[in-house]
Amino acid sequence: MSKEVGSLSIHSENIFPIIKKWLYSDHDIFIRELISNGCDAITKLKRLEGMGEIDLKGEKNFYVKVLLDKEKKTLTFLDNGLGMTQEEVKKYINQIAFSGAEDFIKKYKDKGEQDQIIGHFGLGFYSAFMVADVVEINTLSYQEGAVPVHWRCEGGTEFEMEEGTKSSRGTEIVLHIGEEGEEFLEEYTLRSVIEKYCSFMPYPIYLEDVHKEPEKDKDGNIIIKEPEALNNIQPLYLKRPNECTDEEYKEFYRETFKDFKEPLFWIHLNMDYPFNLKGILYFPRFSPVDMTEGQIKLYNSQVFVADNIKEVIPEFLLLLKGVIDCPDLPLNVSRSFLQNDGFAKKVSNYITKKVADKLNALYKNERENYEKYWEDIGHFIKYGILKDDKFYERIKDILIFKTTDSKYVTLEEYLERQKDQEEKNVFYTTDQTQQSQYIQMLKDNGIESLVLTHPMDAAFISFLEMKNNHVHFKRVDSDIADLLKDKEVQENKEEDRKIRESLEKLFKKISGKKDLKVQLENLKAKIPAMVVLSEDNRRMQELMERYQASGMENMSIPSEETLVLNKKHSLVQYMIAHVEEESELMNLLPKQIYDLAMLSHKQLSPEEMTEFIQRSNEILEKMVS
Ligand SMILES: Nc1ncnc2c1ncn2[C@@H]1O[C@H](COP(=O)(O)OP(=O)(O)OP(=O)(O)O)[C@@H](O)[C@H]1O
Repeated sequence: MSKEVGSLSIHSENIFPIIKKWLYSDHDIFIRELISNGCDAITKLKRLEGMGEIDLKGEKNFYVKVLLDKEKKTLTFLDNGLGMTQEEVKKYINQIAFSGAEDFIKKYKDKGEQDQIIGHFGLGFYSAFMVADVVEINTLSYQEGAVPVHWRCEGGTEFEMEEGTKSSRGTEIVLHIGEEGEEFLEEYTLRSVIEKYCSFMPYPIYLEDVHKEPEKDKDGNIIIKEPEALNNIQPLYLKRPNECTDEEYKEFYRETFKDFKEPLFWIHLNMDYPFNLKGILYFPRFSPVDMTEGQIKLYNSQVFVADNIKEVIPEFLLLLKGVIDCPDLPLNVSRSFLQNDGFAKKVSNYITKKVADKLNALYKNERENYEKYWEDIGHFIKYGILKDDKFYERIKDILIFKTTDSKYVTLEEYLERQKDQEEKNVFYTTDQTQQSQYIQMLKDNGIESLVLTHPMDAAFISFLEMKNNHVHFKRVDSDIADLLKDKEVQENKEEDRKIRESLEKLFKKISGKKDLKVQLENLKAKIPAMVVLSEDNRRMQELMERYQASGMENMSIPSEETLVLNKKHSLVQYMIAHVEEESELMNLLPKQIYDLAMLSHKQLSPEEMTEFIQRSNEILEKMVS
């Protein structure tokens, strides 16, 4: 066979249904496409005036109107932009995927700015057929002596075009809504879709129900109302940060997110080079009742693209609320495309850097406020650290931890006292009430504990240990006996060994735990006993519990529990003296000591608690009798 070279041909009858059905995943997008075509038409007209090609004679009232006619089942998109000549309809509408916007930009590229024009692919208009059986265009170009054009298409590959009747400049697209689009004949639905996609578009957008009875006053006179635009044509993020007041930022937040709790603070993003990006990111107040996710709305030249696009906005920032407008991103955002897109990654890195910069500035210049915000932003920062190593590197020095005295310290500040030691211990509590005894004992020894009660803290601690391998986090009830030892008391190792063995036998029997270890120490604390755990073993157990909760098979790990008895305490001394004895007191005392030690360590089971209360009453009765 001889070699052949040629161009591929497209069979329009087959490709058209594909465009209609699968071009966009959401049907409501036709509203965005037609309104943004209207806005583009106005922008182009103004641009032509700016370039001295036409004179609009001071005309200022530009708009896009959406007219709803339920009786005729039509939706009309009307604009007073530049309109189209017959030639232009032929070129831009009849040729699918030929964009007049691209053509316009190319034609005038040396004469002015290129941004602001939204259209790109030359496909958006055809999204009308996702909901309409028939689409008509009535248009009149701005050009001198232009003839109005009427165009009609029934959704196949045939169209009709003739001279029209439109007498004012601009374009009217009439959609005869079919069965698939009936929901869009409801004013409420239309309004919410326009608000979703078009709330920051650059020209006023009006919605009118042509059959709506006008409002009348009590004398039956029609109340004339100024039509109200559904959009904000000058969203705050477009202004320069130094021109915005705090009140304006708060109001923009309330209006955009319908959240009436004030945000904590915000970051105004404003970048022109190497890419164009504007936006505002708000740090919302954290409410444990209202755990709703944040919301980051992505726009392209003031046209809404989608919420929470993970490829552009780092996942951990999705806990924030904000608006980001990036005209350089393609409007038809396909996520799989963005995933591998270097540009999307650059945008994402820039946003992460800006957030880290803001947090660093707050820490340096307003530490008091930063500490105040920590309750609200701490979980977000921890999540960010776990998700993004670069973010960790940027903010590792400004991570703060709440102490049991409600103060805040950095890891460096906490470890300051241990600076000469090779191994550094960070004590923390996961439950300030339950673990209060341990916290107090450490405090009596001059050791402060950090409060780490969030479910995410387990992972956070492990992460910090991995990054700082000389630092070890230890829960307050971990093996702390060494720290609390009274080193001044002389020890008799051999004698202690024997006593310890007999006490261990006794407590193993009482607790029913054959793995229980007993340690005999001279403690500085005024308690008879405490239970301590191996930190690693406890973490392992908790990990297994989490695995099991997520449906994995049972892999229980035996607990490494140690009962530390304080040799200096009179009750322990009594037990030591009577350990071999079978008396009423020796039946009650060790059990009570064991339960009390357990009680300040964790909750007793219902049976253990019942037994403990009964025994306590018995002891009290004995004291009285
Ligand atoms: N309301 C309008 N007024 C004037 N020209 C219009 C209007 N609507 C569409 N056009 C012309 O038809 C062209 C094709 O429109 P279409 O919506 O299909 O594509 P686009 O806007 O260029 O790109 P995209 O597919 O990204 O929306 C436009 O570029 C424009 O030249």
